[in-house]
Parts: sequence; C-alpha cells; structure tokens
Amino acid sequence: MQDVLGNTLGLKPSQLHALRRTYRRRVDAQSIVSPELARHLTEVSLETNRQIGVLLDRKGDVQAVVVGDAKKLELPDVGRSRAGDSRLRGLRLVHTHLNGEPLSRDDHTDLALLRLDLVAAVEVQDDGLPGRVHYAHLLPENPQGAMWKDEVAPSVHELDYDALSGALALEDEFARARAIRRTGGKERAILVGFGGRERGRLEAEASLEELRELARTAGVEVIDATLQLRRDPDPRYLIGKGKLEDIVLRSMQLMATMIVFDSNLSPSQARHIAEATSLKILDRTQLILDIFAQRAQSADGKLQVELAQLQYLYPRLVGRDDSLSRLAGGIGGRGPGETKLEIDRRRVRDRITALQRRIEALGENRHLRRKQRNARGLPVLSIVGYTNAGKSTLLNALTDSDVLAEDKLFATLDPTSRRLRFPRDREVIITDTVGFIRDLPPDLVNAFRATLEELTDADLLLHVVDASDPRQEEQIAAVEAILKDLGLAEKRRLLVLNKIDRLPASEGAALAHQRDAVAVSAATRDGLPALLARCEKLLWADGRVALGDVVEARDGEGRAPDAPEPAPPPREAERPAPSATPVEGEPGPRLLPATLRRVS
Ligand SMILES: Nc1nc2c(ncn2[C@@H]2O[C@H](COP(=O)(O)OP(=O)(O)OP(=O)(O)O)[C@@H](O)[C@H]2O)c(=O)[nH]1
Ligand SMILES: [Mg+2]
Repeated sequence: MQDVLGNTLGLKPSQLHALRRTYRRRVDAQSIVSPELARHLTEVSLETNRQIGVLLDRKGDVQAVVVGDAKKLELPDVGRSRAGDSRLRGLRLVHTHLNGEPLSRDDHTDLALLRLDLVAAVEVQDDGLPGRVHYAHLLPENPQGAMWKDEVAPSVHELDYDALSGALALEDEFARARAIRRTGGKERAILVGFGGRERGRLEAEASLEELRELARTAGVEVIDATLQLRRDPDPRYLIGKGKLEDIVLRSMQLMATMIVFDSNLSPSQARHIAEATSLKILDRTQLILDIFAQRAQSADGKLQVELAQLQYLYPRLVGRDDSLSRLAGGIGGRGPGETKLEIDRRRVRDRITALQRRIEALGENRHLRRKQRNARGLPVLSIVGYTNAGKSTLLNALTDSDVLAEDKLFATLDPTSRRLRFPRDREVIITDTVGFIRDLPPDLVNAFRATLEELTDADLLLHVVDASDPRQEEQIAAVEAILKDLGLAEKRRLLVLNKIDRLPASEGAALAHQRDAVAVSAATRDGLPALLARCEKLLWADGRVALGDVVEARDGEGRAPDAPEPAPPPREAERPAPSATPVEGEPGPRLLPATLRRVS
C-alpha cells in the first residue's frame, strides 16, 4: 500500500491507518467524489484538524493521499506539467476545507499550473460530516479571459457535474484552439522586464521596449509584456515565485508558448524557472543570439554565432537533458548549422574548441583577403553604431549601393565593403559592420571579435547615431563601451547624427555643433557633402595618407602578388564624385540581388 504524503508528522497511528486505508477506496469515473469518500475525508480532517486531500485518476482510483495543515495543502510533485500539450493531467484533486472557505488562490494555481482535471474542496461541518462542495475546472479561451470556472454544490449528494466527460470535452477544446494557433506557426511570447536598485523604472521600461523590437526582429509574436520592479533580484526566480506564477498563469490564458526575460538569467535561475513551467524560457542574450543565428550568412558569421550559442549554453548544461531538448528547435534553439544542440557537455566542449580553431583559421584567410582587397593601401573608413541607427543606409547613400537596410535590429551581420571615391581621385574603402546593442552578450562580442577585427584596420570610425531616438545618449554610451572593450578606444572617430529628417529643421545642425558631429540624413542625403568633406579632412589633412605613397604610409606592405591589377581610376567626367565602385573582383552593386553581400 502506498504511503500517505505531506504533513503526517504527529498523527496518531490510528489516524495514519485510517488515511492509508483511503487508498482502497474508489469512486466511479464520472463523479467528482462519492458521499462515502467525502465523509471519510471530513471525519479524519476534523479529528486531525488538518486538510486531507486525494488525487483521483480518471478511473476513479486513489493515486495519492495528502495531508496538509488547517489552512492549506501542498501537493506532491505530480510530474512536470505538459503545458503546450492540449491534454490535462488526468487527475482531480478532492480535499477538505475546515473553515467553510471557498477555493483558495493556491487551489486555483494548482488547477492551472498542474493542469488538473478539476479541483474540489469539501467543507467540513462541525459534526464532521461533509457540507458544501466548491469546485473549479479550467476553461477554454474566452473573451473574458477567465481561466477557470468556480461552482458550488449545496452538498455531496447534489453534485451533478460529470468530471470525466467534462475533462475530455475540455481537452478537445484545447486541442482545437491549439491547432488554430499553430497555423500561425509563430512563437507567442510574454516579455518580462525587470527593474530594481541597479536599473530604475525608466531604464527598465526602455529596455523592455527594445526587447519588443528584438522579439519582432526574431519573428516572435509578443502577446503581453510586463515589468517587475523589485529591489533586488530573487536568486532563484529573478522576479520572485509569486510573480512567476502569475506570469505562468497568464501565459496559459493567452496560450503563450514562451517567456522572454529582458535580463539575463543565471544558469541557476534559468533552471529554477524552467522547472516551474514547461514553457520555453529565453533571456535577452539568447534572443539576440537567435537573431544572429537567423541572420548569419557567411561561413564566418555562422561559425561565430554557433560558438557564441554554445559558450552561453555550456554552463547551463546540467546533467539532465530536458532543458536541452526544449532548445532543440525554433526561437532560441536555432543553430546556424546542422548541429542540433542536443549533445552533452563533453561534445559541446569539443565543438567549442573545434569552432575556435576554425574561426582562427578563417581569420588568417580574412586577413590575407583584406590585404589583397586593399592592395593599394587605401584608407579604410568603418561605419559603427547602435543597431538600426542607419549604418547600412548611410553606406548605400554614400556609395550608391543597395546593401540590405531595414527597420529591424541586426539587419547587418557580415561586414560589407565598398569603394568610395572622393573628388580629386581620392579613394577609400568604406565598411559597414554589425550593429551594437546595450548589454551585448560578452560571448557574442568574443565570438565576433574576428569580424570586428576589421575595425582595427580602420583609419577612421564613423560612429552613426539615430538622432531621432530618445535613447540616443545611452546608445552612444553603449557603443563607446563596446569600442573600448575591443581595444578601439584610441581610434579616431567622427560622430554622425543620422535621421535628422525626423527632427525639426535646424535642430540637427545645432545638435551637431554642440557635439562636434556632422548632421546627416542618409535617407534624404541631406548633409552628405559636408560629411565627406569632414572625412576627407580627417583622412588627408595631416598628409599621412596621400595618394601614390599610401602603401608605405599605411603598413609597408605591397599588393599581394596574386591580387588583380586595380582598374585605373575613371576620369572625373565619367564618374561624378563622390561615387562608388565595388571592390575589385565584385560585379557592380546593382547587378547583385538585394541580399547581404560580402567582399572577399
Ligand atoms: N527617416 C530616416 N530613416 C532612416 C535614415 N537612415 C536609415 N533610416 C531607416 O532606419 C532603418 C535602419 O536602417 P539600417 O541602415 O538598416 O540600419 P543599420 O544601422 O544598418 O542597422 P543594423 O544593420 O540592423 O544594425 C531603416 O528602416 C532605414 O530606412 C534617415 O536618415 N532617416
Ligand atoms: Mg545594417
């Protein structure tokens, strides 16, 4: 015979014996509870002054007998909930309430989180007999957004709810609703922001807004967003257990398939939260990594993203593999290559080492290619800036190209280079790079170090800022911090305030003056001549880089022997300045499809 669970300490042997005998009882499959079982429970309950509960399966057999205290009953672990599944648990909870109280918050939470078929509370009367019965079952999605329905029966003899048919009908409804949702195919996410001592409300709100953009970029449908303010993060659940429960309940109501946290979760928080729900859990870093994985085009890019994902995942792998299997596909589980993430730690470690080697090797190639590409030792101008600032649009405007530019974060992953011709036959190579973002995951910075190496070759960095974004100050600071991280703090740079077409006239110029920047609109080309003049001055004013002796002046290296002969510069008349040609070996920009292209 199975054991009695829960708060059994201090029970008399006779009471324990009576409780054990409960396992022998059964009710018919349709009834919530039989009058006999109810009476047995209320009698023992009165005698022990504790709540007594049973979990009944769909055949009506007793699966567990649980003892609580006078006010509540804690259910044993009945296995992880299978939310996302349209089925219910196949168990109903029938327990006693000693003070005539209705179903409690805990009762409802258990009903929803454990996906029980039903929860019932039988009132214990003073004479030990069963009184009214309160019960609740889940509801299918409804316009009121109600999660469950509460009912009361005046006595156990007047219970006319068919528990079995009710549960089966509900499962049908859930399955239907899910099938409809699925046709959309998108993940449905609840976003959770977090603010506290370290990050105030305004900052947390702004960050949550940005997370929304990230989610949109990742192709996730955001169905709800909530901000939790709390002095200090909860070490286990970040936002605290109660709040997490609320969110999980809400996610069930809204049929969410994932919860995305705006803060990064520690490995232990990720584990605890994953244990509290079976929804997919993602944090900010994982979402960013996923976007990168979706967007990586080049061999380099794919390897770098995979490396970053594995490095992030590695400390989060703990013996059991179900946190892994939930990462097996879709948002957050997307590997850029064929590799599924369902591999154990050891293999992850081996893979990390192998990736690092390959990236290194590619890095050497890249270095060579760069040298060949720039055999003439042209000055290099690199565009950097916050994601979505308009870097690619600026490159396009300056060089008449059509590099992909769109209103999404991280449109650009792979560096793209073009030649940009100034008046007087002066030429530079201009490079577009991956956008930066605040709290850029360190693993990602590391992984992309190879790509960002290009920046170390730059003679001048154009730091592009979206001057119409209210968060531009933080964005500038975030970019500066990352540049410093990359050892580029000393690089010469020019601040370019973009999108001034969105500002009231003359405000752009005033801002630019204030910050010693150049105000432009890459969209309307406003301010571009001034920008070019400024660049020209910075690049050539000191005579360091002058056409003709650039090779020695730059790095003392001549053109690689197998590099193609650079085409003679076209005459001014043929090619109005400024204008661009793609770097040698590449067809003209207009001939290529409008996808990301790299110069190799
Ligand atoms: N109004 C206006 N919109 C602009 C301007 N420059 C760029 N945009 C828009 O801003 C959005 C982002 O532009 P991108 O050029 O893709 O930005 P990016 O900095 O390359 O972004 P990532 O590669 O994603 O980091 C696009 O929708 C552009 O059309 C501008 O001067 N004015
Ligand atoms: Mg871009």
